[in-house]
Amino acid sequence: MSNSQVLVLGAGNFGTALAHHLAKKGETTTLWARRQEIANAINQTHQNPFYLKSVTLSPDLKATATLSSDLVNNSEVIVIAVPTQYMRQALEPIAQHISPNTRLVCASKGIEMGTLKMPIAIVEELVPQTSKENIAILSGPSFAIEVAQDAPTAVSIASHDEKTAEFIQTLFHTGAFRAYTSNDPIGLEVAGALKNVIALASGAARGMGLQNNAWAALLTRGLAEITRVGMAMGSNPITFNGLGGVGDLFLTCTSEKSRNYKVGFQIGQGKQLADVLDQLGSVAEGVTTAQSAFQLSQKLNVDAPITKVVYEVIYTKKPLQQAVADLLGRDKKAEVTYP
Ligand SMILES: NC(=O)C1=CN([C@@H]2O[C@H](COP(=O)(O)OP(=O)(O)OC[C@H]3O[C@@H](n4cnc5c(N)ncnc54)[C@H](O)[C@@H]3O)[C@@H](O)[C@H]2O)C=CC1
Ligand SMILES: O=C(CO)COP(=O)(O)O
Repeated sequence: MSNSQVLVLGAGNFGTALAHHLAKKGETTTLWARRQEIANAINQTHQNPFYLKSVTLSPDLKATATLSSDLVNNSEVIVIAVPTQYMRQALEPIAQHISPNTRLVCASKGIEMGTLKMPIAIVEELVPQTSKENIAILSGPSFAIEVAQDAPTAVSIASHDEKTAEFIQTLFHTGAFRAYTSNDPIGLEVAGALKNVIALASGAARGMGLQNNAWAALLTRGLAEITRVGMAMGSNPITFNGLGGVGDLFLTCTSEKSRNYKVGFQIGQGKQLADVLDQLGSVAEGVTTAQSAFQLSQKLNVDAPITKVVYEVIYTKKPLQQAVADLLGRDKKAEVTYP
């Protein structure tokens, strides 16, 4: 396949990186930016003035702040790369213009507050003319800056439909960007959303000076609870051993490039969340997802103790030392508590 008409929604770090990647690869790509000044700057200087500022973007990448019905309707693929809490706001005005033949790729990683919906469910609600076979998830360990720099990266592309997964795989796949297919989109989105919450805990653990044993335990038990939530939603447990599971969990929980890790680290050092978020200048999805994920685990009746304490630290101001004591003081367990 070559030269698809692709529309990427969201000119933040990830949308910009993916759009640049596709344009460089020869796909006809338009990046939608909420702010006119971002669209203008990309078109005129090939730079995004707010995100990935060090990257010179492909001169073939076009940006727009206006989504005409024709542009939306003629797009063969629409990639959604706005933070989950803004997906609804971004999709609502254009939903009616999306062709049932268009394939929709969700690259956002989170759970909507209130509805507890993940990206696929939001798309299904807002774009009912799109069949579930035309929806895919792109997830995995992929910091936007590294994608934009063409640094070796591997991701997973999941869809209920094999042909869609393969189509999107081919769309993104390059020598430096390996895309694998998967038939477990729900598992992939559970993994992507929940790892951000564990990354907050991981950062906090390091920020408060917990040592290596605790860190490894936190990540491993984090993966166990992500897997439990995923399985309760019908996902394949093997998905959580893959790029979108352990791969992204490892990346996000151990790198200072991760915004969720960074936010957690500073909370661990005793800083106030509001101040940390003010200075971040970017989205840390785990903060909102902590609440949704906690509520989702309760709704599914799944034990998710790390998610619970992250929620309590952020939303009920539980002291960190108490959160650690709560985790350590839980009943003895069998290591594997899912079937
Ligand atoms: N940055 C990364 O390395 C990666 C990000 N992701 C996911 O991609 C999604 C987007 O993240 P980033 O591009 O990193 O975000 P960002 O923090 O870089 O950019 C903010 C984005 O939010 C949008 N936004 C801000 N306020 C808004 C509002 N009121 N209404 C509508 N849109 C608004 C902006 O237009 C912009 O697209 C998230 O779900 C994130 O988890 C996934 C993989 C990698
Ligand atoms: O999801 C990511 C990389 O795969 C980005 O993580 P952060 O949002 O924590 O920066």
